[in-house]
Amino acid sequence: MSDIKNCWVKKGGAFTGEVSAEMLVNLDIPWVILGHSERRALLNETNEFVGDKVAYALAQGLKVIACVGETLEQREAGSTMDVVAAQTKAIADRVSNWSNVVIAYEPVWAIGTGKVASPAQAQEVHDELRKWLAKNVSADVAATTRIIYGGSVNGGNCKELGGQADVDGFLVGGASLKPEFIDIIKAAEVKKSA
Ligand SMILES: O=C(CO)COP(=O)(O)O
Repeated sequence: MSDIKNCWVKKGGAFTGEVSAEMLVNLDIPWVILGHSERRALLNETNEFVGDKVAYALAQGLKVIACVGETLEQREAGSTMDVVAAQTKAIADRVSNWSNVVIAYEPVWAIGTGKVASPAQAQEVHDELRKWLAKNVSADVAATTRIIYGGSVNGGNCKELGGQADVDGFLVGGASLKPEFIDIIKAAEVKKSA
């Protein structure tokens, strides 16, 4: 196994049912996904709590895919960038070394719905996120941090999405269980080898 979808915010202990970062390290699982929209929405994980989790997991030596993204309501209200900036800021406030962080932009309305963001919509947010990092963290972190896209990525839409300047890869759910996953991996690797 190469990743898991959550881990606890601090040292393992009497938190029955939670998976600690230490457990993942012991099991040689290198990656953890934190801040997935389902955990934010269903388990009331706040931006600050997610930021704490990211910092703790990194401190234990894990690599983190940190998810950010707006709901449909927030997009329609024009607050997409405010939402993802606030989510990213809570991480930036707690993390000084970004070398083991990947940001996953996952519009909530695109996750598991079949309604993928258009390449232009994805590129716009990725570009804004990179600018946010340049302004609020550093030019180096902005240039080197991978910003990947997630939400209804499939074999048919991966090429165009992956061709966007600031889309550095994908976080794939449903399609990762299908043969088309090979095409998605190939589309994500084009830039790596370029
Ligand atoms: O975030 C995701 C899975 O947790 C993305 O899922 P889908 O690719 O199925 O939309």
